[in-house]
Amino acid sequence: MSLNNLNPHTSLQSTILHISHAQCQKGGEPLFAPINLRLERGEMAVISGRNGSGKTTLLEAVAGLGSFCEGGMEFDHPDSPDSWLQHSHYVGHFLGNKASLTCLENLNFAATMNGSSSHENQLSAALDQVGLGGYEYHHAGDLSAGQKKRLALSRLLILNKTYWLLDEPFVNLDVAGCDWLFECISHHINNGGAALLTAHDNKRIHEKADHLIHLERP
Ligand SMILES: Nc1ncnc2c1ncn2[C@@H]1O[C@H](COP(=O)(O)OP(=O)(O)OP(=O)(O)O)[C@@H](O)[C@H]1O
Repeated sequence: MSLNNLNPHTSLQSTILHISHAQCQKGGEPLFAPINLRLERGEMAVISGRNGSGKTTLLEAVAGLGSFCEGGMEFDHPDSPDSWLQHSHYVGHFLGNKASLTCLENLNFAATMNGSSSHENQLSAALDQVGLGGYEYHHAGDLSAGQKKRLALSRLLILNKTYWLLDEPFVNLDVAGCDWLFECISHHINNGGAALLTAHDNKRIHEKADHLIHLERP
């Protein structure tokens, strides 16, 4: 898969995500000891921890799909401090693909919901980049698990968001897919993007990370 620059960052404004003394809970009990993170453009943070330690719960809270029981987060943007949701995109275990829509329709839907205009050739190029060239008119529900993951990840290429929030993004990808995704995230970081992701036992992504957050029992 080739890597074109489909995600240019035209704004060079500095933005910072601050997570301070943050904890999340399930069943009334905190899942992990308080965590702190200062993540800015050009950086990657990796969250690790045993199964059930709260990685997904934490990422959902950061994505605005859950909440913190203690502490919290702030988005420091020079112009629009309330714009976190405009500057971030989350790809979680539930991939957000619409099974009855084709791959192209899925991407067009995502672009439309985002308020961006994308031409079909841009959407096709994104599908091509993630290895779904030739699957433009296939229904998402008919894709394999790895292809569904690739379709979800292709949204990152068209939505032009600075902060990528990725829950186990390498899961279900084959070797070539993992290589592509590693290069894609590296490219994003090197071009002024930022990423917060969870990853089990992924040596090169841990080595690439600027911040490692290991969730410990409280
Ligand atoms: N509705 C719920 N009520 C009570 N506990 C819950 C609920 N939902 C999830 N949990 C628990 O919260 C904990 C954290 O789950 P979470 O999915 O965040 O962990 P994780 O670190 O992402 O795990 P994994 O590595 O297996 O993906 C788990 O122990 C889970 O059983």
